[in-house]
Amino acid sequence: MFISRHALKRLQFQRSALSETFLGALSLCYPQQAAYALSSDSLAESAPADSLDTAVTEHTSVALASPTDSAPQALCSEDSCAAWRHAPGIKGVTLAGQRFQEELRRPEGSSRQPGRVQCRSFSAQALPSKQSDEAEPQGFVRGGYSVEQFPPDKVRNFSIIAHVDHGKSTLADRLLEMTGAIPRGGRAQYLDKLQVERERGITVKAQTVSLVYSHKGEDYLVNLVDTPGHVDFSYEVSRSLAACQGALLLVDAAQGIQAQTVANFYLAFDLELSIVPVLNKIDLPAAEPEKVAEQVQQVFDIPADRCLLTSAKTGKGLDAILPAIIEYIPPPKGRPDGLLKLLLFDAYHDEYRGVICLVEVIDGVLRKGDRVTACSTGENYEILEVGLLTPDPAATQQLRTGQVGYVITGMKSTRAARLGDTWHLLKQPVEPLPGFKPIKSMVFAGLYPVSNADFDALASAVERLTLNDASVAVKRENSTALGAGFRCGYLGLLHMEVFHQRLHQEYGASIITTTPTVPYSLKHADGSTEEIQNPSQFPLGKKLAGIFEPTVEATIITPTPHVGAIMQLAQGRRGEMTEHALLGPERTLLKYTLPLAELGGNFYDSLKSITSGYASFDYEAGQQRRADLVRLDLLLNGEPIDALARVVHREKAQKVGAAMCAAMKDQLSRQMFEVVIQAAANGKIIARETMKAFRKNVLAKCYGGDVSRKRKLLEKQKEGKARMRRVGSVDLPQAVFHSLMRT
Ligand SMILES: Nc1nc2c(ncn2[C@@H]2O[C@H](COP(=O)(O)OP(=O)(O)OP(=O)(O)O)[C@@H](O)[C@H]2O)c(=O)[nH]1
Repeated sequence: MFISRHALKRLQFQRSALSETFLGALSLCYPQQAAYALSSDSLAESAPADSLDTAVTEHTSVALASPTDSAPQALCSEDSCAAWRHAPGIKGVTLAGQRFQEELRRPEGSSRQPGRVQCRSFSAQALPSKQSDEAEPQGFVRGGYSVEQFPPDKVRNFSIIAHVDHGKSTLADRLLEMTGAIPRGGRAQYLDKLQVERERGITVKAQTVSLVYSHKGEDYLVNLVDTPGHVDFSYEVSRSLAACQGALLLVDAAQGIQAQTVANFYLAFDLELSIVPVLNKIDLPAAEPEKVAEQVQQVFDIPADRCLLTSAKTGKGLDAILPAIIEYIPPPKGRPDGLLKLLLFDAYHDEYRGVICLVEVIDGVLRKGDRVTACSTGENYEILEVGLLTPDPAATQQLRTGQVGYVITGMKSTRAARLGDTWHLLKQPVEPLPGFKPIKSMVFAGLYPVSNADFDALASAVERLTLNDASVAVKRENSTALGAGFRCGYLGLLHMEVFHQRLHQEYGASIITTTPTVPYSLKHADGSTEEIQNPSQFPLGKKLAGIFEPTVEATIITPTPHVGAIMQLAQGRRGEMTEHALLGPERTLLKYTLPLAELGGNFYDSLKSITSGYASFDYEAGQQRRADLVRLDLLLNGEPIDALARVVHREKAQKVGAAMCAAMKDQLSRQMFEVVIQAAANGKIIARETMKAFRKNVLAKCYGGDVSRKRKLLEKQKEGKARMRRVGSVDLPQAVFHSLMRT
């Protein structure tokens, strides 16, 4: 087959632009590589007919390729890039679009004569012919590939795991660029799509992308999952790892092993994944790769010489990563001829396409049009679309054993997608996979609209956002002070903040949130137990057989000189040390059992400040522990504000109560009557502040005259009042809730 007529026409049309200047520019970019261009004179006889057949589309304004043996690259315009990206033999696509298009725009006559350059095949192999009658014009198949070309031994599924900020997303960018999935030099942290991720520079949601990589003349379908680093999102990590056979364990070569490096290593280790250690950021002056490699050997028992050394920033050492993935990470083990068995490991909601489920085909083949059953719910679904994320969705007709991709089923809500579930073909049951641990909310907080009139808008925003973040537990609740709202359960404080920020940014919601609390377990005198998620449910004046609070098993890794200060901090937070180990001569690992409630407030900030930012911290849920706790209420003129109630340790009640009274006094504008602010522990007053009466006369500055101006000022005051919350006779501004949350 020859190049399409349409493409030919375009190439002829553009031939005058293929100037020497352009080729000169190209050879400047790639001095070691010979550049070959298609010029109309040589096109017919020397166009690499077979190899261009599928790769060239009508968008093609591509002019040249550089066929060196080591890393053939295609240079192309933006339009055609996607088409070239997956052409076999092309190990990288360089988006030279900018420069290329500039050259094309050069006015006639201003450039030198077109160069006569012979066209050569840039591909060592011919494009594979399509092996089924599927005919998707786009995405994965457009690159000339079909999923059928990748039996399990040509598939690799891996995750990138690391401590926060060690460079996962940057490394993922580089791998995507190297395999042509995204253009070079594009947006940084390509897979971090949410605004909140970009603003905070953190990954919140794991992202999956399928790449094609040629190794020793063979094409592999490589599926990469970029995972979040922060402890609150470790559920995302463990879930993503379930769809992988290996992991790149990334360690910052300047910072060394940190708490989440350890935690994430064990998540991968427990799942028996093959681990490829990578020491990143070797370009930093403070990098000490040899030392960190020794740490890796000491802590994880991985030989130091197995560590790859890279800089995701400069590109150094990156060439070794994909070959290591192919060689060290085993292919998926499923049975291609077995009954269909799918692992559902993630799901998100797309505004236009509904729920998109991410799956790994464990056994068998999933085809478009199949009817499947979800083991946990017994619900049946029809597979309306199936495909790979490349990173944009590219529909295929099927997904085969070991492949990771997406399916669309017409499912209405992500809540119906039970993550960890097994799916099978209708009436062809299989043994279900073990599934994931259920998500457990670690902290709860009230969520209210600033104005009662906005409740419906907030309800709709919460509903839509939880479609994409099903790990938030939501329940309706009413507060005397704040009216109708919700009690939400989150995986941690950062998760809570991210949810609030997304509500505001993505849905424009104005909210008031209450102090976060952990779930307490009450044991009643009759032996029954009750979990409370709201301190105002804490019974007053009732004898309890016991109060239990959740704890965490915390890991802290710190430079050894800071150990004393950390021990003091942990003791002040009711922590009990469970392990103290040296990690080499300079660093120490400490393990503590800490009450989860004590991680609120400023624990993390205190840890950072006493160690000048050098300590890292991670935790996992621990056991419930008996504790001497009291309910602390804040009262205004004798009336408790339910939204500000909290549960604290008896020994701390006095200090916290006094701080809350002082903060309230600070925030409250003076009223026209005296206001008494009190804190009460289990109903007994323990702290008090008094605010003298004051009358704010908004008309004071309005000398004489105009009635309409006076009215305007009064209107404004009224508006301001609408934004306040009335408790008894006192108006509370929104800021009170925010500042007391931090006390
Ligand atoms: N000097 C240097 N900086 C790097 C390198 N790799 C990443 N960075 C920088 O390190 C910072 C964190 O990189 P990210 O890729 O966002 O790290 P991450 O691990 O994905 O972060 P989380 O998703 O929040 O866990 C960014 O400012 C990067 O530009 C590197 O090799 N060298």
